[in-house]
Order: sequence, then structure tokens, then C-alpha cells
Amino acid sequence: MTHPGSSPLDERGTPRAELAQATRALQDEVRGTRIDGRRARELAGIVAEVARELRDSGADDEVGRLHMGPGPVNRGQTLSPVYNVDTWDGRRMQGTVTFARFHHGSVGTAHGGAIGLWADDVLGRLSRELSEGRARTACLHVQYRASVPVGAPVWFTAWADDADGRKRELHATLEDDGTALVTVDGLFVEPRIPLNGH
Ligand SMILES: CCCCCCCCCC(=O)SCCNC(=O)CCNC(=O)[C@H](O)C(C)(C)COP(=O)(O)OP(=O)(O)OC[C@H]1O[C@@H](n2cnc3c(N)ncnc32)[C@H](O)[C@@H]1OP(=O)(O)O
Repeated sequence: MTHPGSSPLDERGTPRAELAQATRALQDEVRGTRIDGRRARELAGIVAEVARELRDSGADDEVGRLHMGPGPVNRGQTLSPVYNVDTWDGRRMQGTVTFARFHHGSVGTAHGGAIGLWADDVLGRLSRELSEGRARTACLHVQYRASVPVGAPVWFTAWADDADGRKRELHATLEDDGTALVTVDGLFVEPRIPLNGH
């Protein structure tokens, strides 16, 4: 069984991963910078130039799907919180997720939507590890039980119930020192009519 962290498509350590990491750092620093307006405008021009070069270098397809890859960290997208899968026994995944400064919601804690984004991502990954069929999120129930810190790793566990035909119930928790911060219950369904290229 392949450990999810060792997928051949994992971008860890590649120049693309470095670019993604640098972009995350940029997103972190844009948030709350005290830079003055004149310099902010100059920097906006530099960033726009970088964006132009990336666009002109060509795209894998119109939505960047091919380079999303299945790796748990450093995927060629910079929106989802980065998580590392430490253990995977074919049914249960455990590891850590770190919400970045740009995932900040209020009073020093992670944004509820960023937590939902992470939950969909990790359950989507679990679903892909469990079955060839490409299931889609039908329902995601996120319960926010305590604040999730920003900038510090938090322990997660994700696991699946047995499949019921095309349906599978998946679950995840975020914990700190044995206290549940978030619990997630998701329903993933393999579409009756598979999406083209999905
Ligand atoms: C390695 C990289 C990792 C990256 C991971 C990223 C993961 C990201 C995953 C996503 O975000 S997917 C995008 C968000 N989700 C969608 O856009 C899904 C949109 N909805 C659909 O496409 C369809 O509604 C869906 C595929 C979910 C179901 O359509 P079907 O026509 O196949 O379902 P059908 O009506 O035949 O129902 C099948 C069963 O599921 C049940 N069901 C469907 N939708 C449900 C729902 N929303 N709530 C509860 N049950 C639901 C339905 O009752 C039924 O149960 P029974 O078989 O017991 O009768």
C-alpha cells in the first residue's frame, strides 16, 4: 500500500513546491502589512509582473487540474492549509495541519471557512485513497467546538466508514492535547454520471 506522503506526484522538494511555498509566504505577509501606500503600489507592480510571467509560461489546462496532484503538502496551489500525513493504515489517516497567517479568521484563530476547506481536502484525499471511483463531496458537516490556532501544527485524524454503494461517510477531527477542536462528518458520493476527465 502506498503511503499518501510518498506519492510519486507529491511536489515536495520540487522547484514548483518552492514557488508555492514562496507564494504562501507572500500571502502571509500581505495580511496585515504596515507598508506605506507608495511602496505597496510598487510591489503590486512587481507581483503583477510575476503573475504575467507565470501565465505566459503556459498552463496545464484551464483550471490547473493536472498540477493539483495528490500530494498532501506543497501541491501546486496555495489556498488550502498545508497538512502532512504521518500515518496511514488503509483506513485511518493521521498527521498534522498548520493554518497559516492568511487563514486567520478572528482573535488569533483560524477562519471557519479555511477549516472547512481543509476538511473537504483531507476527506477528498482519503476518499481517493480508498477507491478508484472519483467521489464528490455531497455534504460536509463541520462542528467548531473550540478555537483552532494559527501558525502551530494541530493533530488530525481522518477515517472512513464502510462504503454503501456509491456513498461513503467520512469523518475527521482536529485535536489539541486530546481536546477535540473540530469534528467533521462528510458524505462523499460517486456520481451516477461520471464527470468528464474527473
Ligand atoms: C489528492 C488530491 C486531494 C484533493 C481533494 C479535493 C477534494 C475536493 C472534493 C470536492 O470539493 S468535490 C466539489 C464539491 N462537490 C460538488 O460539487 C458535488 C456536486 N453534487 C453532485 O455532483 C451530485 O449531487 C452528487 C455527485 C453528490 C450526487 O449526485 P448523484 O446523481 O450521483 O446522486 P444520486 O441522486 O443518485 O444519489 C445517490 C445517493 O446519495 C445520496 N445523496 C446525494 N446527495 C446527497 C446529499 N447532498 N446529502 C445526503 N445524501 C445525498 C442520495 O440520497 C442517494 O442515496 P441512496 O442511494 O441511499 O438513495
